[in-house]
Amino acid sequence: MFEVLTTEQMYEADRRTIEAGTSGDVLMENAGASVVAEIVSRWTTRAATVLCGPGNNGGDGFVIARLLRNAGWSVRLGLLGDVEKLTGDAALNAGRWEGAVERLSPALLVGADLVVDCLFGAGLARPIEGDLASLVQAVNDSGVPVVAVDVPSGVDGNSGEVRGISVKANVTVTFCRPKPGHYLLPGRILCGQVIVRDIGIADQTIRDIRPMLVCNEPGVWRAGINWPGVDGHKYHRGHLLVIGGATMTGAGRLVARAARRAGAGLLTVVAEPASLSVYAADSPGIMTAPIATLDDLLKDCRHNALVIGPGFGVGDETCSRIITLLHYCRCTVLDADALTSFAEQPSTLFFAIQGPTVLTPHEGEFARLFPDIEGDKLSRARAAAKRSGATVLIKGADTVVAAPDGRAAINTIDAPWLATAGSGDVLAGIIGGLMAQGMEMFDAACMGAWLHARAGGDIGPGLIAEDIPHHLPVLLGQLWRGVPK
Ligand SMILES: NC(=O)C1=CN([C@@H]2O[C@H](COP(=O)(O)OP(=O)(O)OC[C@H]3O[C@@H](n4cnc5c(N)ncnc54)[C@H](OP(=O)(O)O)[C@@H]3O)[C@@H](O)[C@H]2O)[C@@H](O)CC1
Ligand SMILES: Nc1ncnc2c1ncn2[C@@H]1O[C@H](COP(=O)(O)OP(=O)(O)O)[C@@H](O)[C@H]1O
Ligand SMILES: [K+]
Repeated sequence: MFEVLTTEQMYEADRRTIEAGTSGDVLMENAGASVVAEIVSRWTTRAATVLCGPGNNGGDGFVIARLLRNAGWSVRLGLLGDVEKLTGDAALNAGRWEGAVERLSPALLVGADLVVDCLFGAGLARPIEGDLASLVQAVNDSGVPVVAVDVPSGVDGNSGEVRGISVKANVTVTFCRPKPGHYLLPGRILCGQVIVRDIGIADQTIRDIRPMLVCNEPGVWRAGINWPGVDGHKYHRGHLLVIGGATMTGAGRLVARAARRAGAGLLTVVAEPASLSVYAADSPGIMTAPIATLDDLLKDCRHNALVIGPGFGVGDETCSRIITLLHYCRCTVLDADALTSFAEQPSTLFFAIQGPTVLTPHEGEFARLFPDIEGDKLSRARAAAKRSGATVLIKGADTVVAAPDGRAAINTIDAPWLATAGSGDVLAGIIGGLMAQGMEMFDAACMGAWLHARAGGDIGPGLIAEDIPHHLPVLLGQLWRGVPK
């Protein structure tokens, strides 16, 4: 149940289900009933206004209005357009609604204790403008709680972008599987709490559609974790090289701590001789080596993974160092300065990427490396992965991971506490530590992003970057014991 469906895939799932014998009427009834179940589990009987659009999202609204009224609620319903123009299941349910059908206007909000937003769902085709935009603004200004059906009207289900204006919901009830717009900003915030309800579409139908996008949850990558065997030794868990900066040593130290906590068997910080004592003093469990020996270290295939970038410094020297490193095709994480250094010559970097490589840009670094790639975060991550041949993780509240083969995952955990200096260095270290243990690059990037976000959520207010590695044993222990699913 980790799949995320595009709106086109959702229509396809509906179509296949109807073709297999479940009528659209039943699906719409189930959809409406599931929204009502969520409403009555949160609010006692009161006055609701249901705002209906001209398509099937509006059709859901007619079901919801009827079921709420049957449950004793006082319900007003407003419709965009003429009831005679409704078609299909929406028309059928309009016929079953025994109350008045009012014209859409802000007057519908007077006396309402709850607004149910059924204006547009998957079928949003253009920006919301004019009187309709004023109505949406009035809903948002009213202070009345809003339950959005499928998506808040105005949010594009595929991209999370707002077309014109959007309803801001407290709760969004969607059907079968979530859509990208529920997790990508700004849709993620406009949805409020996202609830996904089954409406009778079989899991096999979804598998047959083969969605390439998932919520970043343990079930996605759990099977790819290489737990140490009873008879294992440290070399079975990989030897990670962290290429540390000469002066900004804090970043490299955070990478090293995180990678060791993530399970790397051995870890060597490779840096200028003058800074090695700083790295060595940070943790007795790390090793250090002068950067002049890096080539020799890489000739030993036991040094199987690398992290470079955090605190390393931007410039041509960094570029040539990285091009040389990539030649060895080790598992590699490129972050921060390693990405910015290639702003003038990104194709040189992409050409050099041959082995398993993860790029972890924040939005600024992404724009430097992929200045011509535009659009929503998911599409950009996919395009960047395809172009670079690397797994691309774009950081932020809606972190997305994309593999060159088109697989992608979106983080669903809210963890604003992670917005603190050094937290990105920790993420690079976790991913490097997981890759050192032989985890496949996409799985490692996803697991790293999940551990990072989960740690952020668990630690909460007061979090500093150093706390994240410290919390990893708790989370890894839970995963090892099989929870959470
Ligand atoms: N069996 C199923 O399929 C199930 C589907 N279900 C539900 O159906 C929903 C999808 O329904 P849908 O395809 O009818 O699209 P919907 O979101 O109602 O909008 C289309 C209408 O809006 C109009 N319109 C668009 N943008 C506009 C704008 N900016 N400003 C003004 N008008 C605009 C557009 O007009 P047009 O572009 O044709 O002029 C068209 O009339 C889905 O989200 C879920 O809730 C559930 O019941 C489960 C079973
Ligand atoms: N609002 C937020 N919600 C969740 N995670 C966030 C938020 N803001 C930032 N982060 C996370 O914090 C980390 C910051 O990384 P980065 O920008 O590279 O900072 P630094 O270079 O200081 O380590 C990223 O993993 C990012 O996803
Ligand atoms: K809606």
